[in-house]
Amino acid sequence: MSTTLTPAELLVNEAKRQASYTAIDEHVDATTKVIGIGSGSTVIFCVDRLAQRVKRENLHIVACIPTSFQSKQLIIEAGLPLADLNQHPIIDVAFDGADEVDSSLNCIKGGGACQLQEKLVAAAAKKFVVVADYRKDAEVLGTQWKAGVPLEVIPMAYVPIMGTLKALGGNPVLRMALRKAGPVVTDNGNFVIDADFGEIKDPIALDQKLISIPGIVETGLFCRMASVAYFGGKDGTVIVRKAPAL
Ligand SMILES: O=C(CO)[C@H](O)[C@H](O)COP(=O)(O)O
Repeated sequence: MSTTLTPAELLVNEAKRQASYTAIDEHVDATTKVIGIGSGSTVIFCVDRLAQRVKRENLHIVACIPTSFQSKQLIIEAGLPLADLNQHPIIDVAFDGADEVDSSLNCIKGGGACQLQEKLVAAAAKKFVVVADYRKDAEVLGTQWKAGVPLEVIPMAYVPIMGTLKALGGNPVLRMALRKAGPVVTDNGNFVIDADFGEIKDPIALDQKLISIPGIVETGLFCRMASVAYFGGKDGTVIVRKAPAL
């Protein structure tokens, strides 16, 4: 089925492409061997660019480590070498999209329900590079992305977890599948709760509270993980933000 994109969607797509191509060009060279591949629509352009560069420059990438079913398919379709984290526990550089990025490069991720594997890959990477369009660039988390923090949870405990989240001041919603009579089930067989906490001024503190709730397997708050973020603009420019020195 072919879909025609609106002018606004084309603009966003081009911003994603510009950010991804710039990030790949600045962080992949002949010394890069193991690459983490995130999930979502922006990362498609990273894989595109990587495949072009491998072909053109004969780069010898040893392994691409996926973060989801989708990114596994992308790696296979691009003819890149697929491997897993247990074969390559240290990743040279990982590229991933984000739903929102704050001024310190803390991110909300998991719009595609892949945050658990995405965080494992990001944590194993020497450098975690975020690629996004202009809509994701925020001063404070929770100001642009209104869908809440995605939380991967153990199915048998989603009701008590939602109770605990409410007691913490959140507004939790069990994520439902679009074309299935039931909840979204992650690549790891879990459910996703999107918990809205409004503006998140201290994402590190919130992340610590959330991850200590029994049954929450992983949160979509990626704090102090990104080294650099690339934001594609409406005008073809790319804004590069580096993580603050700690
Ligand atoms: O975290 C993610 C998936 O779990 C994605 O990286 C995030 O949702 C951004 O996606 P997109 O590039 O399509 O905007």
